[in-house]
This record gives sequence, C-alpha cells and structure tokens, in this order.
Amino acid sequence: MNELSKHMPELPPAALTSDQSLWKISAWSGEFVDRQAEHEYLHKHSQLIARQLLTALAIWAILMLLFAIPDYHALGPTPAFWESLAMRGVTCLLIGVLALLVARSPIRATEARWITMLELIAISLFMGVYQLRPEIVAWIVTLTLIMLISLFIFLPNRVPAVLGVALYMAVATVVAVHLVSPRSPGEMAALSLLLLVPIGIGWAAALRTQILQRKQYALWRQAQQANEALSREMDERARLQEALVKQATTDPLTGLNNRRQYETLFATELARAQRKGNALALCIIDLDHFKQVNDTWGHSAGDQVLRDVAQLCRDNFRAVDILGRLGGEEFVVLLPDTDLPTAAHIARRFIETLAATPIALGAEDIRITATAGVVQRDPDEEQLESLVQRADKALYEGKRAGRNRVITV
Ligand SMILES: Nc1nc2c(ncn2[C@@H]2O[C@H](COP(=O)(O)OP(=O)(O)OP(=O)(O)O)[C@@H](O)[C@H]2O)c(=O)[nH]1
Repeated sequence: MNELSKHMPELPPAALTSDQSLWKISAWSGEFVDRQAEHEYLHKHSQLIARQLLTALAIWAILMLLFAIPDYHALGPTPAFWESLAMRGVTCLLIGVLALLVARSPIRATEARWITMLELIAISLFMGVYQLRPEIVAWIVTLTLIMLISLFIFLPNRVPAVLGVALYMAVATVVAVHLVSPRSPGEMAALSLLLLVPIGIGWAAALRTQILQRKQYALWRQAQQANEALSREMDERARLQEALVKQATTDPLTGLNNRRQYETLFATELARAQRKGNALALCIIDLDHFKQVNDTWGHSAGDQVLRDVAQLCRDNFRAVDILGRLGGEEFVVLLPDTDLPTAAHIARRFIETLAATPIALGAEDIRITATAGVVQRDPDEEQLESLVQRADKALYEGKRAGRNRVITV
C-alpha cells in the first residue's frame, strides 16, 4: 500500500451492489413487485411492445375480415350475414382506433386498460356469432379455444389483465352455448373444463415469458448500476488522490509549493543546470515588519496579505520560475537559467512592484515592503539548504541595512 492509498476511505460494499428487493418479481403476475421498477421496465420496452401489439392487431383485423367469406357462403346475403359483418366491421374499427393510438404514442401499448377494453368489447360482440350460426357451435368453441391461447401468447398485455379477459371469455362462451343449444350439466362442466385448459396453459406460458424477460432486465440493470457505482467511486478516488497530492505538495495558505515539494523541484532543476552547464539562482523574499500587520490588523488579515503577496509573485515572476513558501512570511523563488545580475534585477523589480501595490484589508489599503537575498548556485553546490542559508544571510544583511531592498552574494 502506498502512502496515498493509506488515506483512502474503504469502499462501502453496498455501493457496488444494487438493492435486490427492487427487482423482486411477483410469481402470479410476472411483474416487478416494485411499481417504479415495473414502470421503468415497461417504459424501456414500450417501442418493442407497441410493435408487437400493432402486428397482432393487424393479424386480428385481417382474420376478422377473412372469416366473413365462410359466413357469406353459409348465410348468403341474409340479415344474419349483415349482422355478422357489422360485428366484424365494428371490431375492425375499434382495432384500427387502438392501432392509431398506439402508433401515435407507443407508451399506450404498455397501459393494460386500452387493449383490455378492446378485448372485452370484441369478445362481447363475438358472442353474437353463437346466435347467428347455432349450427356450428362446435366449430366456434374450437375457435374460442384458439383465441384463448392467442390472447396470452400473441396480444401483448399485462398477465393479470389477460387472465381476467380470458375468464370472461370462458364464462361468456359457456353462457352463449347454454342459451343457443342447452346441454346436460355434465356436458357444460366438460365444456368449462375444456375452456379452462387453454387458459391454464396460456397463463403459465405468459407468466414464464414475463418472468424470464424481467429477470434478464433486472440482471442488466444491476450490472449497469454496479458499473455506475464503480465509476462514481473511481471519480471520487481520483478526486481524493488529486486533493491528497495537492495537500502533500502545496502550502495550504498560499497554494505555493511547500518545502517538501520544493526540494523535489530543486533536484530536477539542479540536474538540468548541471547537464546543460546553465546558471541557477535563488531568491528569498521576506516581508518587512510583518509582525506589525498581524498585531494591528489581526492574524487573518496577515493571512490575506500572505495570499496577496503569493499572487503577486505568480503574476510577476516568469512561468519557469519556481515559487514556494518555506514558512512564516518568507517566500522563495528558484530562477532557472539565470545568473546573479539578472536574478537581482528580477528580484528588485518585484520588490518595487510589491512596495507600489496597495493591499486591500477590508475598506482600507495598506502597503507592504519586503527584503530579498539573492544568490547564484556555485558550480559544486548541490544542496538547496546551502543556497537557502546563503540567501538568508544576504537577506538579514538587507534587513540590517534598512529593509525594502535586494542584497546579492
Ligand atoms: N498571519 C500570519 N502570520 C504569520 C504566519 N507565519 C508567520 N507569521 C507571523 O509573521 C511574523 C514574523 O515576525 P518577525 O519574524 O518578527 O518578522 P517581521 O515582523 O516581518 O520583521 P522583519 O522580518 O525583521 O522585517 C510573526 O508575527 C509570525 O507570527 C502565517 O502563516 N500567517
């Protein structure tokens, strides 16, 4: 474990796992128990469900119209035929209206009430066929059995709603058969049982499909949520790492390099200066009578002055110059590729700029001066400390000589 990772908070395991209860599926409806999860699922699949519904509606309408042909053969142009044709026409019209609604707004395909309403009306109308053609009751019952299975398998709707519609159809069929051609109680019981079989099969098949689809969706969403949590954790870790690196390398008050980082940067510049044989200069800047600022304006005002001076350093030194705060009211500047006269000139220019720059403390402006000690690295000088000590010596000479000046050695 490296130094930084020791400061990292441990990941809460829950962040990487999603809430299992959210994806619980009801064993009888085949839907997510959580309403929000179910809504999300339906919304996500509304386009697909709408396409399936439109296809089923189109086939339903075509079959309704096609069966008018055998009706005509059997009934001829009689009132019974026109009645049956009217039933078919009304059903097709309603199918067309629903198809139009779904095409305009696919989300309607997921709302059980529309298709359920259509199914109930169409079944009620269809029951009239028993009256019109009592001679083929057996055929119509067979057709009803096929329609019952189709309700579950081909017309997308919510399973509990389809179950309700199918039971209505079964009861209506039994009643219609009883009215048209009364049978013995045993035969009626057998017919009821016959109608319940496809309902049971259809319900089981629809339930299985719905549960499997939702399980698949839940797995996909859980994986997606885990990925999102992981990516959030990674962002947080990266942010923390950045904050820790900043904390470890900068002075919190001014944002300048701290002593530790300064030593690292100095080593790099030293190596470059040695490799290229270039000059390297160092300048220590110490604010004059800073204690008085603290005593007069308070410690936080003193902090503000230190921050403003740091900003002034950033604004006035070159981008290649390395700025730092070694502690207290003492700033340090490393000037790569710079000899002593040039460094002294740069330091002087800064000292003059500082003296001429008003620093706002509340409603008042104050002026502050600084003294600087400047040195150039000797060819065999390899320690930052050595340069700092020599610059400090020059600095104190400047303080003794009256401050607000630059002294070189
Ligand atoms: N506000 C604030 N004050 C600090 C900070 N670090 C050091 N000081 C203060 O800086 C002052 C430095 O005082 P001295 O060493 O006497 O130096 P000076 O008053 O600037 O006098 P000369 O350097 O001789 O001109 C002390 O009062 C310290 O408390 C800091 O981070 N914030």
